[in-house]
Amino acid sequence: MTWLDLPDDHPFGLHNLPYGVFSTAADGERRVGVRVGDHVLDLAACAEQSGMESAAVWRGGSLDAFLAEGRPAWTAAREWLQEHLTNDAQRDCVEPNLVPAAEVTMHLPFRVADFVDFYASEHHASNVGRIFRPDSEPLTPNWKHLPIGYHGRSSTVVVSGTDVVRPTGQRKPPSEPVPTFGPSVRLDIEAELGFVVGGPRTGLGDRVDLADADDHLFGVVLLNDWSARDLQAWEYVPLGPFLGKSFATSVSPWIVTTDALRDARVPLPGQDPQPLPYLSGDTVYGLDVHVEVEWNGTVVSRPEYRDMYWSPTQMLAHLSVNGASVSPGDLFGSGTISGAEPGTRGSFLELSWSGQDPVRLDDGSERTFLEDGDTVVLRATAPGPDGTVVGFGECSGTVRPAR
Ligand SMILES: O=C(O)/C=C/C(=O)CC(=O)CC(=O)O
Ligand SMILES: [Ca+2]
Ligand SMILES: [Mg+2]
Repeated sequence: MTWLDLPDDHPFGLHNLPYGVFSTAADGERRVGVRVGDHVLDLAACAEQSGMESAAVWRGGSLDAFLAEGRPAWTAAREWLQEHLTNDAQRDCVEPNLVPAAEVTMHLPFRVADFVDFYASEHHASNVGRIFRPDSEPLTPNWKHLPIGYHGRSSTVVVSGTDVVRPTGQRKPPSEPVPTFGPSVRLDIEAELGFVVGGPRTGLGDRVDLADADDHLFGVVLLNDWSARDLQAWEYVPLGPFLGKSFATSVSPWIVTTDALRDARVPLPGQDPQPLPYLSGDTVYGLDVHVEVEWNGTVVSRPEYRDMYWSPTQMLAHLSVNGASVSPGDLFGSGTISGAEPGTRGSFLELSWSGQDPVRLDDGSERTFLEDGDTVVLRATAPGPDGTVVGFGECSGTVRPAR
């Protein structure tokens, strides 16, 4: 307990300290912040006031420069923060730079370089396989040999709270002879974790080895990969998702560092067959993150990230094994988080089983896919050290009518 008087069980306690970018109504300027309890610390201002040499890295209203610095700088900053937030002697440089969290506007905290989305849940992949490809095996033959992914659209990654305009496009239900054009009628969500990559850019032709992947994993956000299932089902063969997913991807504003998630590491559920050597080693792990999906105020699902088949380190090793460069600001999604139980499915496609089994909300209404005006909020927590809780905050979005 320090002068900050933060309860030990606060989801944004001293064991968490996630990074984000905020502004206040006073001047609208974007600033790098660290969430501390119910406040946001203006990091550059605090660091400058205390005479910290590397304070400039937090100037400029984005985390880009800090992401590029790499693991040693991230660890040093965390230690510096924990020291400054607990030491009475530093109170003078911390206290004046704390802003109530309720008074800030949050922004996308970094420039998203490349965006990749994986498919790492065996339950999700099997469910979607059954729904989209009922005449084939649920899992494709490659699924347990490599973490399947596709390249998404980095410029449409948006921060929580941004409205999502219903996408328009082509779809062709099997019953129709020709495609039609119009607003999606099967708009869906995908509850995922997003991994924020940092450290120096790797060279073309180089790869990130599995053993070094953790040095490039700065932190984790909640990610909603909005998906227009009717557009997707018609367009995706044979090159994969395209316009059905590229119109918007929402992320939570606070990046929970991988350092804060050390105590949330768990063994993977088990990989059989053993992956090839470049995907095998002792730096694979799952994360004990409990996710919650809320639809217009009703919690409709509670996915558990520990059910995921592939480790985030394997995903990063795989996405660079061909020599593709890895850059600070790259973001990769885990893929939809679904468990074996119906109440743990991370998409409405699965929850409503392709629209056959409507989801009942607390207001008595029923849903299969999203309607205009609907709001979806993702939340998550993970265990921290000594019985503490690491909060992720929220990733929300409201659907607006097609234009
Ligand atoms: O199986 C398919 O054809 C498509 C699956 C998806 O839509 C999933 C995707 O975006 C990856 C994921 O979130 O797991
Ligand atoms: Ca996805
Ligand atoms: Mg998307």
